[in-house]
Amino acid sequence: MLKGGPGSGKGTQCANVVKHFSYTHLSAGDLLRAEIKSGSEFGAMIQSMIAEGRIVPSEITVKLLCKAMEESGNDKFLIDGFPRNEENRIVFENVAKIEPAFVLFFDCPEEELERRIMNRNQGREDDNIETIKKRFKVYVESTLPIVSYYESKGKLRKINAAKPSEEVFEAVKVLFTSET
Ligand SMILES: Nc1ncnc2c1ncn2[C@@H]1O[C@H](COP(=O)(O)OP(=O)(O)O)[C@@H](O)[C@H]1O
Ligand SMILES: O=c1ccn([C@@H]2O[C@H](COP(=O)(O)OP(=O)(O)O)[C@@H](O)[C@H]2O)c(=O)[nH]1
Ligand SMILES: [Mg+2]
Repeated sequence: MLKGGPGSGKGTQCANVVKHFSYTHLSAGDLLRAEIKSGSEFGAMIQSMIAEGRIVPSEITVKLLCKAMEESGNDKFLIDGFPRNEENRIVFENVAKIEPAFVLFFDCPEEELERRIMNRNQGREDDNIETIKKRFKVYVESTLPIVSYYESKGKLRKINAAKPSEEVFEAVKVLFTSET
């Protein structure tokens, strides 16, 4: 699993990892955005929650993740940007019946995250300054407690994500080489 604030480079580093190691990358945010595009009955609700930086109900995200895991044919996954809160974590563990082998935490100061998101240019509706502030608040209040949870279980591996992408990947590569 990969955790870190919005813009910390989770998606970027997952793309690097899949080139070197035999994992399937599953981004919860990408799966939710695909669900909106597919015209699903939950699309409008998911869209409005993302636009507000809120966390989509666990049942929806977990169902999408489990479906993607099944369809991948793989048994090794990089779960990017999930779980976002305690309820996400518990529902996932109960439904998928798996726990992460280890959790990468991308540590980066908020000013740098804000800069990166404002320059991301992926046309995302939630990459505007008002929604970014809301996402940071949700991150601190709901997601950081999960980071502490995995730390208490001895599963957290902290990465300094404030460095250039190539240097961050060097640290990520060392971890994947020793953990897998
Ligand atoms: N180490 C880095 N230094 C500078 N910019 C980066 C770095 N890693 C990623 N970026 C850029 O920052 C933005 C956010 O990265 P992304 O991988 O989408 O983060 P996340 O998935 O954690 O939100 C993207 O435009 C990406 O190209
Ligand atoms: O498990 C998840 C992952 C994402 N989101 C929603 O999708 C948005 C974008 O998530 P993503 O991981 O794509 O953002 P990133 O951290 O990459 O900027 C979040 O702000 C949430 O509104 C969610 O509700 N549950
Ligand atoms: Mg991302």
